Amino acid sequence: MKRYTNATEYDNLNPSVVTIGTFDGVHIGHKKIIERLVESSQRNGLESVILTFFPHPRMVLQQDSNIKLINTIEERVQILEKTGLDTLVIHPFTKDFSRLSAGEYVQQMLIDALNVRHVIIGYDHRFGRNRNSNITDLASYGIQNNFTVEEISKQDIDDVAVSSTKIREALFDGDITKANKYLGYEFMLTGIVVKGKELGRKLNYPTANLFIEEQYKIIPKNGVYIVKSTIENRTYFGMMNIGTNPTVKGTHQTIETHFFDATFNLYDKKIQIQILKRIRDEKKFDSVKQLQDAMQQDEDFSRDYINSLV
Ligand SMILES: Cc1cc2nc3c(=O)[nH]c(=O)nc-3n(C[C@H](O)[C@H](O)[C@H](O)COP(=O)(O)O)c2cc1C
Ligand SMILES: Nc1ncnc2c1ncn2[C@@H]1O[C@H](COP(=O)(O)OP(=O)(O)O)[C@@H](O)[C@H]1O
Repeated sequence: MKRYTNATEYDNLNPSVVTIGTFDGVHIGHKKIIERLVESSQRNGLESVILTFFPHPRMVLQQDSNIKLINTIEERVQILEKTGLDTLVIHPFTKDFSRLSAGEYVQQMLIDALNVRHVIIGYDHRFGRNRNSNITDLASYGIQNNFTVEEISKQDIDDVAVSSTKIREALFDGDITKANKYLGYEFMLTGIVVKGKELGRKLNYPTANLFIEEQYKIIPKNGVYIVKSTIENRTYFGMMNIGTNPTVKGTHQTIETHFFDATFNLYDKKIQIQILKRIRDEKKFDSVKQLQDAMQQDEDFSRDYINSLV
């Protein structure tokens, strides 16, 4: 998959079939649309292109909006890599860009930059300044400019929107099983391992503390989860706590994972953790001993679950 951070980087000698959207989560509904794009590209000898914008338009146009996304941009790229898509364009969304008229947008982006021959787009897609134009307008531009427009039905678009909303809600509820079912893969967190209170090792459970730079990334509900991670080509299972560590009077939310049967130095390493299952809520225990006992129980529960997977 080729990846460009500006539509003008695309080699416009290659005619394309384009779909436009955020594709946050790249879930099972999105995958169907991408399959359609890839099929159309193969049938018609066109380059398959997803045009997406970053930052998310709502981050730019409503700066107070505390929008949360299922994937970081990097995670989205990683998942799209596996779909058979030829080209991903992540075009910068700025205030100036948002002021382009519909005609300017179609000319500059679709025609000049992407040499578009076919657009696959949701029935309710809007574009241009103030989102003034719709799919009928796009089809008229197409007649004048030698491209065709294919509508994705209301049903298909509703399915996609419902899935994204359900996934976000499930994550906020800690319902990882449901989120993973809609995603079609395991929800992941990606970040850098940073220093914590250096207490974990004293509890006999060293925990790698994950720092996630992207403020817009959804963090699932506080609690304890079974996880896995591939670190230097080996898969480790573990248990993760997302929370404020009330037992040891923590002050802020941390994301900490103890990996089973592993000893390594992860400080400053970038890791990606897949979340498999929720175990319980985070609790305030009366003593550190009680916390340790709870962690032992979490470990037993996790190991049983992991053994049941194979
Ligand atoms: C599986 C697991 C479950 C945990 N459950 C709780 C909990 O219920 N309540 C709590 O206060 N802390 C919980 N913790 C966090 C501990 O309080 C402790 O702060 C942490 O493991 C060590 O922190 P450090 O890495 O900053 O040294 C849990 C940690 C893990 C790995
Ligand atoms: N099995 C393991 N799981 C997680 N981290 C481990 C493990 N073994 C060693 N470590 C290392 O120990 C560190 C965590 O130790 P800990 O005492 O909890 O300190 P901190 O409070 O800085 O996280 C991790 O960042 C990692 O580098």
